[in-house]
Amino acid sequence: MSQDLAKRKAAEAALAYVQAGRVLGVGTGSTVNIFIDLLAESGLAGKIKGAVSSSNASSERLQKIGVPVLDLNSTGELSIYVDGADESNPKLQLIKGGGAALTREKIVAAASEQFICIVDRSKQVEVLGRFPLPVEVIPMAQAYVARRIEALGGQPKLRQNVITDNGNQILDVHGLAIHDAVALETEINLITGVVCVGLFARRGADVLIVGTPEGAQIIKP
Ligand SMILES: O=C[C@H](O)[C@H](O)[C@H](O)COP(=O)(O)O
Repeated sequence: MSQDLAKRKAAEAALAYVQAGRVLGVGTGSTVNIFIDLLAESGLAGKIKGAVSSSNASSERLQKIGVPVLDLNSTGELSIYVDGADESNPKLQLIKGGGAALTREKIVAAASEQFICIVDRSKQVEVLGRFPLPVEVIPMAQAYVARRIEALGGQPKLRQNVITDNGNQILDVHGLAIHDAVALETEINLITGVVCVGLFARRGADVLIVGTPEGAQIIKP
């Protein structure tokens, strides 16, 4: 399928940023799964010191290819973090969390010098919000947070049958056209009971790699 090929082209281009002997930040999702497979195929898996992962699923996949999964508390700052996204705008601000890993993703991104984001063209938008914005919430606060988000103009829907790796729930917020992503990120983060919002606006991607079936385009803010 051409979307899978586009994801592969983006993931392949990200290999150029991986440094031997260093600890790599690794995100979550179908595009990152291809990137992890390519780490094995390229031999880089055996050359890096290890990885800090943003989800149990990615940790398992990394361990299967022999990459030691390390605790972020023991590694210090990471040089690069490779992850996908659900949407990117021209400022390289992102919506993430379609795979429910947003909180750990934000932590690993924050602790990394460079966030390399790998996407196919379908993720590029002018205005964020077509993809429902994920918000991780403490379960007992879910209804309260939903009311506060409705007051901001969004339509939150509880993601069914999903518990995050942190034991929390996800509200997917529909109906937003996010023109000021930094302001909305701050506003939602301030609602009591919110663990994390999947808007990566203050800290977006440092490099966006957009894969197409023909190759990859590197975009910087
Ligand atoms: O929680 C999941 C992550 O934010 C993913 O990076 C995002 O959902 C993109 O995933 P995919 O590469 O499968 O489209």
